[in-house]
Amino acid sequence: MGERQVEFRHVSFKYQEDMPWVLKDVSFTIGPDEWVAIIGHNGSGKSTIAKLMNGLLFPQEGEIIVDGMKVTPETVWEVRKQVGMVFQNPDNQFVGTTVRDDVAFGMENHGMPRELMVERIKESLEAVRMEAYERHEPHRLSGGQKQRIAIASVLAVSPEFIILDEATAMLDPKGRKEIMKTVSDVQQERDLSLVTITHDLQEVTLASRVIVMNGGEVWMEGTPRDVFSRKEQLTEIGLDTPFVSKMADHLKEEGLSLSREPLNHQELLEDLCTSRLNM
Ligand SMILES: Nc1ncnc2c1ncn2[C@@H]1O[C@H](COP(=O)(O)OP(=O)(O)OP(=O)(O)O)[C@@H](O)[C@H]1O
Repeated sequence: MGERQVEFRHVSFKYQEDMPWVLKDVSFTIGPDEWVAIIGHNGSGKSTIAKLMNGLLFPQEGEIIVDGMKVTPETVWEVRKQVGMVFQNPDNQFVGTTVRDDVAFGMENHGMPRELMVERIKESLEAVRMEAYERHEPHRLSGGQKQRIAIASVLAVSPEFIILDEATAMLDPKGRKEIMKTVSDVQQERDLSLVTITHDLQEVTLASRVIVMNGGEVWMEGTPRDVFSRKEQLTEIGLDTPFVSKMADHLKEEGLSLSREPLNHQELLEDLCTSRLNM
């Protein structure tokens, strides 16, 4: 087993021979315990990256390496043990008639022994705080609860990487916040690497690194603070910045000096208090 990382090496991909490239010479690495957000306008290739990472698609050029293993049709089952995926619409990911069956499904596919499955069902439902719902029918749950179960099903297989592809897009603001809190707790407790594909800028600020896609290419890479401080460049490709970041710009135009690009209200408030004290 190689180093714990996912690596895209000069990956180019198109869906059909006679269609244009959807990804062009994409290279990046996701290391252990990292939280990487992938952003970009519609059609920039984000979901395609997720599918390539998990072996749902294979590139025509370049290679994808997961834990030292090249992703090919032969290694795909091994790869999927390490790279779990949660999609946007929870209703499309349920297969079992009860929550318990559903969480067990991925493990059955990987041929796990029964005792281990029982243990993992319990642990992963506890991790997403859904242990009371083990015997419930998945389709009767709320959107946020369904996504928790989808996350539990992925956790049960004990992957090293979890990709959330617009996993909070169908939830209301409260549901989104709860899911992101669950995900962030799970990431810290289990030393996982996370890849979140999202249009929600608040979610992006939680990541340790951001990859900005544009027209199938990696256009920018950096910490959320780096990326959001380059507003003009982001606007050029039609991307927005968080509200608090825009507010900071207005304040600067009014003559206030701020020490850094704020990522949330708390940071902006702290900076404002300090600059007031220094006035
Ligand atoms: N199954 C498919 N067959 C053909 N073309 C596809 C297929 N899936 C996606 N595409 C095309 O590939 C390009 C990239 O799509 P992708 O879904 O990766 O973008 P995205 O950045 O995730 O977009 P969004 O933010 O809208 O989800 C788009 O032009 C899209 O139309």
